[in-house]
Amino acid sequence: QVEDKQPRFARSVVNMDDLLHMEDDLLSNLEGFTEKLSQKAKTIRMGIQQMKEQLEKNKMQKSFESWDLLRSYSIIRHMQADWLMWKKYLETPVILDRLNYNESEKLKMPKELDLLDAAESIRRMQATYRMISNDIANGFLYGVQYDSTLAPIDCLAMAHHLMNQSRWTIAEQWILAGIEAQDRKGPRTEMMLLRGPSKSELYRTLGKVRIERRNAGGALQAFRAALQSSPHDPEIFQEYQNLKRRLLTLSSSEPIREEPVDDIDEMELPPCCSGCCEGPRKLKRLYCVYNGVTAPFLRLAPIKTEILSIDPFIVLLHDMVSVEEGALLRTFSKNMISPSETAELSDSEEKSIFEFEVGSFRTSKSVWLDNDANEATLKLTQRLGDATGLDISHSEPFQVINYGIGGIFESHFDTSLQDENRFLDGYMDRLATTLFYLNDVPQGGATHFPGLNITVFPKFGTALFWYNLDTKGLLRLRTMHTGCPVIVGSKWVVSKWIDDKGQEFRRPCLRSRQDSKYLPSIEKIII
Ligand SMILES: O=C(O)CCC(=O)C(=O)O
Ligand SMILES: [Fe+2]
Repeated sequence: QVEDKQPRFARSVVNMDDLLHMEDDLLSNLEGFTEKLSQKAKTIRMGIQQMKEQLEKNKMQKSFESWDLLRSYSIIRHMQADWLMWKKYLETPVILDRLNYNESEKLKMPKELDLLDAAESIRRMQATYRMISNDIANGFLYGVQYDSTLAPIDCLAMAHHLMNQSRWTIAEQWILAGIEAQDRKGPRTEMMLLRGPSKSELYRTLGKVRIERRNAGGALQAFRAALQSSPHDPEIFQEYQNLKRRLLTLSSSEPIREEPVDDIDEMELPPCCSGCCEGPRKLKRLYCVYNGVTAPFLRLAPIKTEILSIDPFIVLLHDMVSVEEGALLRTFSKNMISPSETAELSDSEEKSIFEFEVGSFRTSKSVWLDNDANEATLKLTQRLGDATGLDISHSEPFQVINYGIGGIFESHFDTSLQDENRFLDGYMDRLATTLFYLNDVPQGGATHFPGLNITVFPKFGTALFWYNLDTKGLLRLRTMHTGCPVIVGSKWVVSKWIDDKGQEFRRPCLRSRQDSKYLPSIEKIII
């Protein structure tokens, strides 16, 4: 519950400005602190100077016999009182105004949970696009070189995150990337020395991971390297000795602890998010039509419609959002957006009850907007009704969604009912889904249908529309889809789910798909 109230910085880009402002603020505060420190050092230096001069003067006196009373009095007074004063002055700390954050500021800082979110995002992105840790650390992301890199400390933090999940293989890759990053970075700055990691810390962690991987020789080698850079560290020495002793008893047949499978193996994140997979794609050719038939207005302004699949029916509707509408939707939502929740079916004997929670299934931020929330939602409602021939008054509100870097929506169906309950009274489900893309994503972030091998990369103003239910009103399993990890930039989407109830005359059940040309709704564009 407490976690739900957190800003969850890694789950969107909308709070990144807040972080930068906070950092700015903290730095000015720290700067103020260093000024006070220098002022204090200056005062001390001046004191030293004066006392030295006085000392020299006193030393110049030929003999103590000739000292006058005043001189000896002032020396005694000085040494009795002034040094007490100095002691007090030196012991009084220079106060740093706000680094002992007060409670409200503490709430605003990223938490361990945020770091965990960010590390999980990288892990999933890496697994989905099969990236190598060292490439990521070097800013080489899926074939494109960027000018940002990860520091050794960032790599080590990734490794620790993976070690906590017993993902030893990939953890080792990250430690090696950290070692390489450290070798690459010329002379070490004070800052690096202060926060680490030291070379020995990196090698020691490498040793530990290699033990878990039952790579005894590799582990010994790593500990030796750790000892070489910190020869006097008793802990490392002890660990090295323990390992040597253990090697005598460690048989190679000792089972390796199993590592958790990657999400991609379970299709939570399919391996074809890159859009480069070979696979069964029924519609090889591109079909484009000008839809001028689902609303009278379209005779004047037909909608460019690209058919991606006929069964299930999936189309791309072009030029559905103007630049002004896109900007309005984004700015309107920015301040209201909060971590997205997904409905989890809770076990109740009586009835299925959905509970909403922020999980790792969907890492984005979102907000619901009614059809009449603003000029843009009004226009989109009208245009979507025209483009699909469906009755948009029977639909859920719009949902504006922003995915940050690494943001995902694991493979899922948008529907919630079992097929046997579809036609019961009082039950309703999502007949169709529309995703309006509000920006081009520089890399990654596709909407992918694993069962169809269709990958749609976000393009500003385009809307992806599909029917979840077929013309008999049953769920099409191949409408399962995924929001793939964003590699670079962020992804803005507006979704609109259209109800099955209320469309009975627009999209009635059909005996055969051939009859779809008689439908008043969008499937009639199939010739
Ligand atoms: O963001 C995407 O590409 C998918 C979004 C989605 O599946 C949904 O909102 O239901
Ligand atoms: Fe979905």
